[in-house]
Amino acid sequence: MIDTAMLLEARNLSVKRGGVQVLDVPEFYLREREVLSLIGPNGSGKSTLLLTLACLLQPITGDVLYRGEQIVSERSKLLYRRRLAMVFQEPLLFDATVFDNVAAGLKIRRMTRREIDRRVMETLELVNMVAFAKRSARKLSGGEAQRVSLARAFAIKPEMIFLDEPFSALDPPTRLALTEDLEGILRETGTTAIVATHDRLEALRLSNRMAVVSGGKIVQSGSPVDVMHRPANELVAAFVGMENVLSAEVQAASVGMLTLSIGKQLIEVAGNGSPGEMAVFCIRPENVTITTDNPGGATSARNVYPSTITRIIPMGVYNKIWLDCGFSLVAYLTPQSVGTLHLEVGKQVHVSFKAASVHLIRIGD
Ligand SMILES: Nc1ncnc2c1ncn2[C@@H]1O[C@H](COP(=O)(O)OP(=O)(O)OP(=O)(O)O)[C@@H](O)[C@H]1O
Repeated sequence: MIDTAMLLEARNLSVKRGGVQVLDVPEFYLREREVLSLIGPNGSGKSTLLLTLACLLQPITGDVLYRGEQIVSERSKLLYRRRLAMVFQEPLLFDATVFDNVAAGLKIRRMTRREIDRRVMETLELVNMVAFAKRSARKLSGGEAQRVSLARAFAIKPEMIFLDEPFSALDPPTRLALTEDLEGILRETGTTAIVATHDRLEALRLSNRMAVVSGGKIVQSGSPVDVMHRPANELVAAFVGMENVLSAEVQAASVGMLTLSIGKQLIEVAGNGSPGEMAVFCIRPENVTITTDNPGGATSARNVYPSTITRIIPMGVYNKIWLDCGFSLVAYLTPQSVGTLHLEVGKQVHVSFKAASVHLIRIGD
């Protein structure tokens, strides 16, 4: 966890758009040098939260505080916005050279010509666009234009940068290259940032805290690893790629361990509960191991099941494999592993996973 000074806080934010309440955030905070990702499905309220935090959208109730000071007057809003840069999905460049686009924010700040020249070239270097300085911004590819947008944002040395789906219009390789470069720039400059994205891998790559937005609320906030592996509910689980979400009944409980029954199978998990209670649990597909022989004593995994492969779908870098273990389970394996193990539909295999890799979402309903 980052333990730096508090930069941005919001309380009791409630926002209506088109007469409908679309945001309800009782508490929000962002610490200095933190990179927070907002993830969530379309229409969940990520952009609305960013616009409200940028004081570009007026909430019906609630306050935004910057370094402990409430931003209320028009003057305080103006000063606040000057410290903030925003990048949107559309680069929004004007019809001028790349240099002039990056220089625009500096001219407003009345920097000298020499300072502007130095700052623009320095920033273009940061985004690998020095060679494009004299080119027309209107003739750039989508990826190049978004690099210029990033340069324009970073050129003013903002105290905070808000990025709203910055790379979602780009093709996958360009998107990956820009995500990697942005991660380097954020690290190098130490800029505090909020990135709204649908892409959990982008969020994982860029941020040190993740907030999941759903139905206008922040439903979970924590380290990316925590959110990915310990989702708070079924919706978050589905959104972070937790493909196996199952219901079972507690059969037995001992200190910190539960035995759950699902169909005729028993599953050992870490957790507390009482016999007869229902539990909803999940396992990430990458934590499911497939072997052709019974691993027996060769594995420390507590849960081992003879299973049948029911479906295999190639997904590029991995194959998605559906298994019938007495209950249905999905596993990810590399194409190489699928080849080495001669896996095919109908093949009998053994599936195993550790008690510690099972996450209980709910118990007791
Ligand atoms: N200008 C607007 N007028 C009325 N309603 C709006 C407006 N903009 C957004 N909304 C509504 O507010 C809700 C939240 O939208 P918002 O754009 O904040 O979500 P989002 O999570 O950023 O979605 P996306 O990922 O698709 O950009 C949605 O129900 C949307 O229809």
